[in-house]
Amino acid sequence: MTELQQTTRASQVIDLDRYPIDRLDSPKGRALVAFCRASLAFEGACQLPGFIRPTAVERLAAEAVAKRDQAYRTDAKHNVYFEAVPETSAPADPQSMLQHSSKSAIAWDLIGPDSALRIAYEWDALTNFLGQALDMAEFYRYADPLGAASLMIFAEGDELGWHFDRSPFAVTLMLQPATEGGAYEYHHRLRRPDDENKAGVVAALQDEQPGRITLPNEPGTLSLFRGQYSLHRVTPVQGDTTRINAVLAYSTKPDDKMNTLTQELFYGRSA
Ligand SMILES: O=C(O)CCC(=O)C(=O)O
Ligand SMILES: [Fe+2]
Repeated sequence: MTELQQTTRASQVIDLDRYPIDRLDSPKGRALVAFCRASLAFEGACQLPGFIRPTAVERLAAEAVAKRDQAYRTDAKHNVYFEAVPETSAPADPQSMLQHSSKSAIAWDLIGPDSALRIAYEWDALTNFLGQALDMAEFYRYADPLGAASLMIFAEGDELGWHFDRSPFAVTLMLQPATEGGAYEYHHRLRRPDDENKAGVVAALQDEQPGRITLPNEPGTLSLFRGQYSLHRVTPVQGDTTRINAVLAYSTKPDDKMNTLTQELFYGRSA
């Protein structure tokens, strides 16, 4: 496929008039990258509403629903660090304060050849834009056959408990918000590289920490987060409408993959 054909195909998925990610050297393209960087510096998150066109959003939500029986469900307890829980520790130590996370994931190798998710993720212009927006010198698509880009389904009661990400950034596309719950909440820079701020973490877990931010959940929004130092969660979904989003994974290394154990953990198989 020629570059022009790729751009034409991508423009049916991504609103390139509003977000000219294929023309980053134009005045509007430069302003877009500057806006993302400023937004990430200001509050650790950047949201681009209307990034995915409404018809593509609808088709992607329908794809997730159609493939729901192939999704891998995880339901686990963990602490905010995703580290082993010590056998003995003070009760108010965040290491021993267990969080609950459950969701269903549709792996990358189940995403259709003409899926809007595949068209967007495999388009070099999107990768290049995200690398610039996140200000990464090295930025590559994930070569993992399962985890490169996935569709996530949160049914009633599903949630992501409070956690710090292990990777420095996350990229998601909201496809279908829940009618109630399923909100992304966070505390910007609750810890720092040189200060774990355990007191602040405990206060947040006990709903006593000021400065909690809730992000809008508009379908079609592209979100960039820096979740390594910002404690965050997705609140439990309430009601029959499932929360559906896509998670796009990247690496600072080319051809990077999960190990077999991690694939098994998130997708119930290896590939
Ligand atoms: O689903 C979301 O909006 C956030 C996902 C997240 O925090 C994660 O995957 O670590
Ligand atoms: Fe996260």
